[in-house]
Amino acid sequence: MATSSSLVLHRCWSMLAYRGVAFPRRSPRLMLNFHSVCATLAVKASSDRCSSRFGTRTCNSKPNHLTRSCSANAFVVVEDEKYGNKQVISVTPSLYDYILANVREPEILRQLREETASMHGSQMQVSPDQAQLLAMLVQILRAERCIEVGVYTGYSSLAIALVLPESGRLVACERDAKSLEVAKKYYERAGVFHKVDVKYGLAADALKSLILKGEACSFDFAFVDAEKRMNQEYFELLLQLVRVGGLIVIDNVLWHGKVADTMVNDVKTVSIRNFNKCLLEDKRVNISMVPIGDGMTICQKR
Ligand SMILES: C[S@@+](CC[C@H](N)C(=O)[O-])C[C@H]1O[C@@H](n2cnc3c(N)ncnc32)[C@H](O)[C@@H]1O
Repeated sequence: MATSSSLVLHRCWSMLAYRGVAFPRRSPRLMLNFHSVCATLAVKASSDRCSSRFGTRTCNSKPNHLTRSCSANAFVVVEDEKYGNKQVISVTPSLYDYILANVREPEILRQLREETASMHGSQMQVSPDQAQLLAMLVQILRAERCIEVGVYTGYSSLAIALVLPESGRLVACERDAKSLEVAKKYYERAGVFHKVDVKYGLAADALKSLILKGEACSFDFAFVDAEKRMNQEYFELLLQLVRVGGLIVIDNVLWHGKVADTMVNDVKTVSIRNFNKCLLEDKRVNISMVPIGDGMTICQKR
């Protein structure tokens, strides 16, 4: 109950912020009165037409003391006793703009992102802040051998290939030829094609074939971003391929927040929720679920 009430709170607050309702800075006292404030704001949300979706909200309609000129500082105050008054940040559109403005995105990745934006499925691409984190993990590990499951047009794989040493190798698995063509074009343009071993076809087959070729325990890093219902199978295969201390990073573990909504029980959501539970209980790995992009879990093989 505690978790679901704070999630409702989070969602309600974020939704109102997204819809252009301006908020005062939240204090614990304000949050105690959240339900009455929320009701007030809900009325505002349905009746106001606000001039800007991002940044400071200035509403066109008659201002009141709650909505006059407040930035959308959205925080979640979770249950005091359970979480020790911890304020957990909620990413509003303006805050996300700020995060992106603080990402060092290489020019070639920016070009690829822009080209992909007009393509079918562009929302599948990892965000620049996620790609930066993946690249940093690869660098921290001093990884030489990496695997990606689910390349699409190559944004995350290019981010990884760019930071690999010249001797490094990235096995890039993708079943869609059309998007793979874009990825290859950018590997070429970025001068990293020699580091990428493209496996066109079903990812599970490519991973099994690496194991059969005796490449078990030889990879430092793997990123999983393909068919979500296959996550458990990819994970088991990658656990064989990655060395002790190596990382397996799984994308979309929060699935647009649906994993935490008990009312949502479609096949994909249930499968991701079950997989998250399995990871939590899996003693073969250390884990950290990171709320970046659509949520990524970083697993380290013990
Ligand atoms: C979410 S997208 C990957 C996005 C990519 N990581 C990026 O940042 O641009 C998922 C990709 O996985 C591919 N895919 C899905 N199932 C697959 C499978 N069984 N084998 C290989 N690729 C698969 C899809 O064709 C799609 O291009």
